[in-house]
Amino acid sequence: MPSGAGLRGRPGSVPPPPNGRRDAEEARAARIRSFPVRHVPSPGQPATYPLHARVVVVCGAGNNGGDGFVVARHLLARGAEVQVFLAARSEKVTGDSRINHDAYVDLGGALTELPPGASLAPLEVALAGADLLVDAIFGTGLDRPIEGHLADVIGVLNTATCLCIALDVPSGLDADSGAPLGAAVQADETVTFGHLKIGLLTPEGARLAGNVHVVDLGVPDRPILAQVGHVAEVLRKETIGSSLRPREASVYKHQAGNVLVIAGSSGKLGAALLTARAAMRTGAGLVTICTWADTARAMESRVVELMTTSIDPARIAASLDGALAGRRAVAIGPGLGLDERARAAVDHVVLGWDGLKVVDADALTHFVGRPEALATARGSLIMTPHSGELGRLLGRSARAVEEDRFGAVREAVALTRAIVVLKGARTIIALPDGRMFICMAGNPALATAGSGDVLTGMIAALLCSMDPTAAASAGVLIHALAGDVWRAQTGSDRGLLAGEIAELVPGLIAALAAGCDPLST
Ligand SMILES: NC(=O)C1=CN([C@@H]2O[C@H](COP(=O)(O)OP(=O)(O)OC[C@H]3O[C@@H](n4cnc5c(N)ncnc54)[C@H](O)[C@@H]3O)[C@@H](O)[C@H]2O)[C@H](O)CC1
Ligand SMILES: [K+]
Repeated sequence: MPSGAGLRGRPGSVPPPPNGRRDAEEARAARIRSFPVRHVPSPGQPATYPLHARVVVVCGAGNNGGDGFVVARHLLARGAEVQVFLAARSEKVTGDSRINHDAYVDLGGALTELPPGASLAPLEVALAGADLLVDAIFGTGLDRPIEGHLADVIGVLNTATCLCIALDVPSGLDADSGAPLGAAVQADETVTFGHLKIGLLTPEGARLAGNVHVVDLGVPDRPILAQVGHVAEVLRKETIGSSLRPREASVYKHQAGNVLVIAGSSGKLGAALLTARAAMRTGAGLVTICTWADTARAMESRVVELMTTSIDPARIAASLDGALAGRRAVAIGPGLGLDERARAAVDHVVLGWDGLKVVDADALTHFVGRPEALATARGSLIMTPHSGELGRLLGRSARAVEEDRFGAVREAVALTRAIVVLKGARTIIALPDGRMFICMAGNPALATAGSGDVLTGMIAALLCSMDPTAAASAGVLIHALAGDVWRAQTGSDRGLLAGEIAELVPGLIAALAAGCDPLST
């Protein structure tokens, strides 16, 4: 078997790779179009079609490389012209990877070793004539920055002009944090195994991965989820739709959910009204705004379907207990205020009431400096911070949260034992049992004042008919889809008013419950 060592050039003889970045989207689209696949098998159809393509597979010495040998063997068996380059010596390949290495070689597959110091010229020559490059150097086992020989190999891969498909994760991308560790492959497509790796979803990870396809390996969920912290499940319309049960014809308003919205203060009526109206639009049968007496009076002229009740500042606990009686779910925080009376109200409800609560905005801010107190709360908590609020709770900047959203949300769950919904582009829902969900829907139109208040009201209403995980998931996805529907209707990703998000909710619920895709109906 020709060995890369025989072609040893002067180390470093490979011209320094360009900045390792591929050109823009249109070049990627051209590469995808140019790949000579005769046809794509329909689901379930055995992919036995001939594949007359020139394929270069670059393998590492670990199991990601083992997957590369599997791909090489199958493509070879289907008539493709395959060359495998191993970025190590064969004796370094062990275990299952060795089995697949040997199976490929036994099938007569071309294998060139590229151990440290070997010239990369053969790889460059192969890539110059390739239709497809498969990146199988590193997957989830990457545990330190890539440098030296392997960085040079990746540099050469990034000069390829053919379609590049990464196995599991682009080599060089940290599957957990989504940060590139040293050199990283810029892929056009990534086929990830078993579960969506959260590192593929950060802005940098998404850029390096290109289009991501999750392939089920048929491996049971739990062991995988237990093994690695870097998996997240994408919120799916089908799953959410199945959780939106149709209503009984005989339902009456109390059965449809009784929500208390503890929110609003002087100058911040809108937050309370947006939250409460969103709860109504999401299907709650009765919604009451519980706020300060002066605020309740100011609201009188602005509420029709909503009821109001006021908190007596001299008897905060007693007046709240009266308002809480018989409620199915509570939303607390939007516009409530940051003064002592608000803090007393927040502590009494968030920590002391044993029902279902959505804790947002000012109610979260009252726990800055003492987030661990939330772990002592009675009942069930869903926190809905944006990155600034989460940063303040964790004692860091919003920027630091944005740089490691998954890490921050996992830390917040560990600290508070609550369900944490970290809002923003690609909202994350993290659960105390370790599971994480991510919402891939939504767009910048949702970055509008009051958008978070609406989400809070939606989740509170959904808590009246489903468990907290389902309510948080459904609220987040429906809220995001409202933004996408609005953008599809207007062609714009700006100008959406928070109240308009709530107006879209009933139609979205109906479409999802009927198993329809709201964006295609
Ligand atoms: N986990 C599963 O259930 C499955 C995983 N599959 C594939 O296996 C890889 C993960 O394989 P692993 O051997 O753990 O690691 P890698 O192949 O990603 O890396 C190989 C090896 O490299 C060493 N290493 C780490 N960082 C560096 C570095 N910067 N420089 C040099 N060497 C480095 C480290 O020792 C790694 O072990 C996964 O992605 C899947 O592709 C299967 O698909 C089946 C299910
Ligand atoms: K890879």
